[in-house]
Amino acid sequence: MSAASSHVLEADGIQLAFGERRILSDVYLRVQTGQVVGLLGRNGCGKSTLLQTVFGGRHLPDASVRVNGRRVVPAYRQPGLLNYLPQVPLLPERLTVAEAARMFGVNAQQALDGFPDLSAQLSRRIGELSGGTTRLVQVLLLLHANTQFSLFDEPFSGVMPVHVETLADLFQQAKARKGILLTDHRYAEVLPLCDVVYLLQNGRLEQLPSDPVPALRDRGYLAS
Ligand SMILES: Nc1ncnc2c1ncn2[C@@H]1O[C@H](COP(=O)(O)OP(=O)(O)OP(=O)(O)O)[C@@H](O)[C@H]1O
Repeated sequence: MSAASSHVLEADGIQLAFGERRILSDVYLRVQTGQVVGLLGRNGCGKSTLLQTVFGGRHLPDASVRVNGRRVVPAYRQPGLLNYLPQVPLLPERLTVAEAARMFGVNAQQALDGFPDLSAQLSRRIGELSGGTTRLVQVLLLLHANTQFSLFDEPFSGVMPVHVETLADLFQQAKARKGILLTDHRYAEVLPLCDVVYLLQNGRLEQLPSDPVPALRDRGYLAS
């Protein structure tokens, strides 16, 4: 990707509290095309909320989300800008895998290449697939869709190890086309993938050093 075609997604000003409990308070997040950015944090710290807010599905009054410095709220309304995999199922159960691929403007054979067991299931309905297979199909379609950015909330959840490895390779390859923001507790798979790692803790987003493991231990995300 040339420097001229690179894009920067930024978010800040995001404030959220439930009663006395502050979930997000001091957040600056930056993802550039050509990067995989990892977002880690303990259960319930606000990672999903942050992704929903960047995507624009959750409206928080002071949130600023910008692409190349221009405000884009809600971001999902900008054609071709970004897509987002939530933790909950995304695809309508009645669609076949091939129809779901068409919905995202994706060549299904190409997207499922490298997963022979999936390629054989193009005519099956999403509702007939196993949970892990559904998750994998969703991730592959979003990854191959023609957007500048993709946001993934637990893309590896339920996916069997051999496919997680292939998927991790595909994330790396997809960097040539887009910027990726992902959160997943499978840190052993996530960390080697990432160009930048953020830790969300006590409402604050901290960018970690290039070897993030000591900081992750210090902050209690990993056992010391
Ligand atoms: N309607 C609500 N009322 C009160 N608290 C809420 C509400 N919705 C979400 N929360 C709290 O907001 C926090 C952030 O939730 P979120 O799902 O963003 O966390 P997360 O970091 O993605 O967690 P996990 O790693 O478990 O997926 C959680 O502690 C949750 O309990």
